Amino acid sequence: MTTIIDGNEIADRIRADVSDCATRLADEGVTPGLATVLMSDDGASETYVSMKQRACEETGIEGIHQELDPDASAETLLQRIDDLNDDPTVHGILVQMPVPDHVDSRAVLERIDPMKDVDGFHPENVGRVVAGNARFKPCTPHGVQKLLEAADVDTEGKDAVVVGRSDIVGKPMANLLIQKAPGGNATTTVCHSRTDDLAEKTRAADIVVAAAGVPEMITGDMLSAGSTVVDVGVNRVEADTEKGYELVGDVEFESAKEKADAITPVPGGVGPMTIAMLMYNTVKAASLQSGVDVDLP
Ligand SMILES: Nc1nc2c(c(=O)[nH]1)N[C@@H](CN(C=O)c1ccc(C(=O)N[C@@H](CCC(=O)O)C(=O)O)cc1)CN2
Repeated sequence: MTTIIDGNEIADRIRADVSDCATRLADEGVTPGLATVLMSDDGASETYVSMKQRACEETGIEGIHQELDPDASAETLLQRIDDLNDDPTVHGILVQMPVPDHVDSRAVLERIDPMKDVDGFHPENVGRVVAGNARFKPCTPHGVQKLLEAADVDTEGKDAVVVGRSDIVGKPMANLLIQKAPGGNATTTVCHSRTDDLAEKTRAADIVVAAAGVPEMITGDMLSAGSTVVDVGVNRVEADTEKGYELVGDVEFESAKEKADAITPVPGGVGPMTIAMLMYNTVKAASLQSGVDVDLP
């Protein structure tokens, strides 16, 4: 029987623990604060930011949401980040990605105070993950680690294939999987758009993490029997539904579940974990900045 890994349930448990930690901080006079900044009119980005703000409310985090006109200058965004860096009630800052083309995303990420960088995208925090001394693990890959742990999938000594090399998921995911630490110790291959014979690589894997942003590109015949499949893709594809689209992952679920021992669905798999780990990082940021230890799980 294939296990369908329920991301909503695992994320709820993590959020309950994080909420307890937020309460402990509040008892010490520290209310964790998260600022989300949206400079886009993309529907999916708007959805994600409002999900993040709703999660703040439910977790005991003070959410501050700021929107900038997508045509505003890059300098306007950088100035906004400076203001949030200087605001002591804001412990975490998140600029929703992607930003418009005329804005240099690297400059944006480098402008965020590394102590408030709850996405874990600042080069200092990326470097710390690579060095095995993470301050903030990026939310999606950290969520994948937590999913695997909750589903009793041991990564140690396993062959893992990460499909996709994005800064948000693919690269940090591979970095976490190779760490000499729990949730790591996997022999890890990163595949991407120039990989020759992708199916040969995925078929040799015990764990496949699909994060290429291409709808249903991983099919059952590309997997080995008994593997674990983690689908990071959340793609909106046109469909005859009320919203005009449906969500599909990077994995063709029906054929993949015939082969896999365990698989995450879309929606309800990795997505909710991304939000839960953002709450986790925000509480961690508030704890680090205030010096109040809350013993996050
Ligand atoms: N600054 C950041 N920008 C982006 C990140 C990020 O981690 N930080 N990741 C992605 C998108 N993302 C978070 O922002 C994200 C994507 C999907 C979900 C999610 O819960 N999806 C649900 C379905 C939601 C829907 O109805 O559309 C699911 O999979 O069940 C959460 C967060 C890019 N940008």
